[in-house]
Amino acid sequence: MPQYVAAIDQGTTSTRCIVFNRQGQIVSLAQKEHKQIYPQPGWVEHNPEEIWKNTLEVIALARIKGKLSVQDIAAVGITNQRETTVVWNRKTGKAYHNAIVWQDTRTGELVSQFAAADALGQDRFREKTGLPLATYFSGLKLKWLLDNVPGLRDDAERGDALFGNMDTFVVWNLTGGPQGGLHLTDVTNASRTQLMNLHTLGWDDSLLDAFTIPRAMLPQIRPSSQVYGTVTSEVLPGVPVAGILGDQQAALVGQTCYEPGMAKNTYGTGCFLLMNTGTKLRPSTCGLLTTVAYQFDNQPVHYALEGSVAIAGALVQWLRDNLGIIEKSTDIDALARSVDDNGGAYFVPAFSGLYAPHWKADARGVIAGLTRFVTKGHLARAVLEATAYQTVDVVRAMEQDAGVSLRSLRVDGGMVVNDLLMQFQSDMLNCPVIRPLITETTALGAAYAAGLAVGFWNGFDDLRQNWGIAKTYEPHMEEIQRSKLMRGWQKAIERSFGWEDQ
Ligand SMILES: Nc1ncnc2c1ncn2[C@@H]1O[C@H](COP(=O)(O)OP(=O)(O)O)[C@@H](O)[C@H]1O
Ligand SMILES: O=P(O)(O)OC[C@H](O)CO
Repeated sequence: MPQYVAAIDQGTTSTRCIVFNRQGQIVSLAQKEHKQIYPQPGWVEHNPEEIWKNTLEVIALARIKGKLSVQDIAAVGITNQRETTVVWNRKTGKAYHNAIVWQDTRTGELVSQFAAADALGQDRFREKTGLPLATYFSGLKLKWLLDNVPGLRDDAERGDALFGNMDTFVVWNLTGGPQGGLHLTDVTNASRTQLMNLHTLGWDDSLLDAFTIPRAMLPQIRPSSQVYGTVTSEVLPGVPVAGILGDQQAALVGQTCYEPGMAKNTYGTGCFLLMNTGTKLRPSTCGLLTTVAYQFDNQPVHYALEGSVAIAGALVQWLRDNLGIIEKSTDIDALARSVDDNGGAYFVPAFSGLYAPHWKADARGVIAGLTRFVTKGHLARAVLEATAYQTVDVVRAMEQDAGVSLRSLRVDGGMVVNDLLMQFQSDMLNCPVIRPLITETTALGAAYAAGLAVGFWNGFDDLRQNWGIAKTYEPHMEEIQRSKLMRGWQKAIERSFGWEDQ
C-alpha cells in the first residue's frame, strides 16, 4: 500500500518536489532554481522548457533521495506560482515565448488604457473577477502575447496554441504532452487570470471579448482536488495527478485554515496574506482581492480575501545579487542585528509597482530617510522591516473589510526562519505570530488536495491533527514606538507613488 503523497511546487525562483507521509512530515525533498530573465527594466521572464526539465529532475531526485518506488506514491499534487503566463503549441509542445512572470510590468500601459475606457477605472472588472486592473494578472499578459508574437493569434484561433499558468503547463507535460496531455487548470488558478467569472466559476465571454482572447486556447476549469488523470512521464508512471492549487491557496490548505476567519501569511519572493471567508463571495472595499480559496471535489467553492505584496524575500535577494552587500540570503540576519534599529531609513520595494492595498502600477522603489549616519546594517534592517510594514498595511485593510481584528497570524515561507523579522512582525501587528512545525505548507497543501482525492486522508480532521506550533512570537513593543515607525513608513511609501509616466 502506498505510504506517501508527492507534491510538485513550481515556484517563482525554484521548482521543488516534496514527498510527505500520512503525518504531513517530509520524507524527501529535491529543489532546483531556474534562471530569472530581465530583458528590460520591469520585465521578468522564465524559460518554460527549463522549468519542465527541472520538474522532471526534481521528481527523479526526490525518488532517489527517499529510495521511493512508484508504488510508494499514492498521488501527486501540483502547486505553482500563480498568474505567470505561458503559451505553447499543442502539436510540438514548444513555447511561443518565454513565460511572462507575475511580477512583470510590461502591461502597465494596457492597464491605463483599459482603466481610462470606463468610469469604474481600475475597478472595471472587479465585480466579476474580484481583481482590480493591474499588471499582475494573466489576462493582460496573454493579450500582450497575442498582440506581439507573430502568428500566435491565428494559431490560437485554430486551437493549436494553448494558454496556461505553470500548473497547466506542468500537468499537460506530465500527462502526455503532444500525445494527448490534459489541458486543464483548477479553479484557484483560473481565478487569477481575470478571465474567470467568480460567480459562475467559468470563463466569461464578456471578459474574453474585452481582452480579445480566443476561447479555444483556454484550459478546462476543474476543482482543486480530483483525480484528473495519470502521469505518463517515466519519472512517476501511472501515479494519479489528483490536486492542483495556486501556491498561496495551497499554503492556506497546508496551514489547515478551513474555517471562515482563519488566515495565513506566506513570506517568499512576495508576501501573500489570505483569509478564508467561507462559501460566500466577499467583495473588498479596501484594496484586497477576492479570490477562490479552494474547491474540493463535489463540494462548494470556498473564497478568500487576499492581500498580495509583490516584493518581500525578493528584496533580500536584490541586496545579495544587485548590491552584493550580503553573500547569502541568510546573512541578512547578522547584518541587521549589527545595529539596534533602522537608523531612520525606510526601503519601499515598489519594483513592480505596488500591489495591495495601493494598486499603483506607477510606483517605483525608494529608499527614504538617508543621512550620513545610515550604514549597510541599517539598510539590511530597513529591508527586513519593509516586509513587515507591507504586511501591516494588508492586515489593517483585511480587518476593515472583514470587520474583525486579527487575533493571531499563522506564517510560513522561506523568510520565516528569520527570528528578527518574525519578532518585528509581531511587534508591528501587536498580535502573536505563529510558526507551525511544518513550514513547507505550500507543497503540503497540494499534497493534501491530491491525498484527499484518492482517499489517502479521509477528511479535514486527519489534516488538522498534522498541524502543530513550532514557535509563537508575542508582541513587546510600546504603542508609541509602533506608531512612530508606521508614520515613517507611511511617509516613505507616499514618496514611491507616481514615479513612472504611464
Ligand atoms: N534568513 C533569511 N532571512 C530573510 N529572508 C530569507 C532568509 N532565507 C531566505 N530568505 C528569502 O526567502 C525567499 C525564499 O522563500 P521561498 O518560500 O522559497 O520563495 P518562493 O516560493 O517565492 O520561491 C527568498 O526571497 C530569500 O531571499
Ligand atoms: O512562487 P511564489 O511563492 O513566489 O508565489 C508567487 C505567487 O503565487 C504570485 O501570485
